[in-house]
Amino acid sequence: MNEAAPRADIGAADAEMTDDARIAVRARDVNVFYGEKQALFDVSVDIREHQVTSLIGPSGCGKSTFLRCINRMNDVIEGCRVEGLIELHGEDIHDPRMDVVQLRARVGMVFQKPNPFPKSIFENVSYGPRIHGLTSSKSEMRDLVEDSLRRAGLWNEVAERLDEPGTGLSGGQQQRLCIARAIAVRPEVILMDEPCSALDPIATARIEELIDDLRENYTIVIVTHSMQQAARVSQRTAFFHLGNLVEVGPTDAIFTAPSDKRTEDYITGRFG
Ligand SMILES: Nc1ncnc2c1ncn2[C@@H]1O[C@H](COP(=O)(O)OP(=O)(O)OP(=O)(O)O)[C@@H](O)[C@H]1O
Repeated sequence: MNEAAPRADIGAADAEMTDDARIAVRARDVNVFYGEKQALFDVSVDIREHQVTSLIGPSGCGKSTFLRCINRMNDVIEGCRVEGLIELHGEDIHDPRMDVVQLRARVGMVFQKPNPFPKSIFENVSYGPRIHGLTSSKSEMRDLVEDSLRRAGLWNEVAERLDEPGTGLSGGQQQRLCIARAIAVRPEVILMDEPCSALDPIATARIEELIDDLRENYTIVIVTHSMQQAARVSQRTAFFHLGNLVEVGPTDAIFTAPSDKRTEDYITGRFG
């Protein structure tokens, strides 16, 4: 499906598109290949600012591959080739002038398994701002670390132990630390690849609440295997199948009145 196509092709689910909805990420005709094998086919989608967009679909349909296109993480996979246009707030991310290190600060990523550095809690958060030169004094850095940990809903739990290793935190706390680390470099977009799959239900609920809070300041794209989670956290949902983006629209419309039979089969549990 193609969001650049006439509205009739977009489907009823996307008919509420307003002219003033700002687009954070615009993808057009994105094709991705791993060697000879094509993993994504002509994916076109607009990711709206300050909304949470869920990517759902059966295993192997290309959700993570698409997510990695947005901050060019596929560049680091040998044999992976990405074609098509991806813009971040109107800038072509494949433009030769685009600094990839800068791009990955603007488009942060949180992975399935929390992956704090083997360093202190403080250093986990301060590392990014330090290498990007975002602060000019120790006290500014302390403020930035505190602000990032507050935004990630972790400050109260770690304020007294900033020098302790990040790896000593619980899984859910580690994941919030990774979110604080992403936030610290002032991203525009945060990509989350199944961020709760290694967490228990309480830690999961915490992260889901956090995702909702973060939406005020950031645009979030999340890959999830859980349709319940997509329904809880996202305003928009994109359904992928066999490397195609089948449809995208408001989450409630995708789950209650999908326009494509494949989406309906998936959400009713007929496959996947
Ligand atoms: N590094 C890689 N090398 C070769 N093929 C890959 C690589 N990563 C993904 N693929 C293939 O690309 C296709 C899409 O995979 P991808 O991981 O994007 O799907 P997914 O929808 O995120 O799956 P899952 O839900 O299982 O995580 C699959 O056929 C997969 O085998």
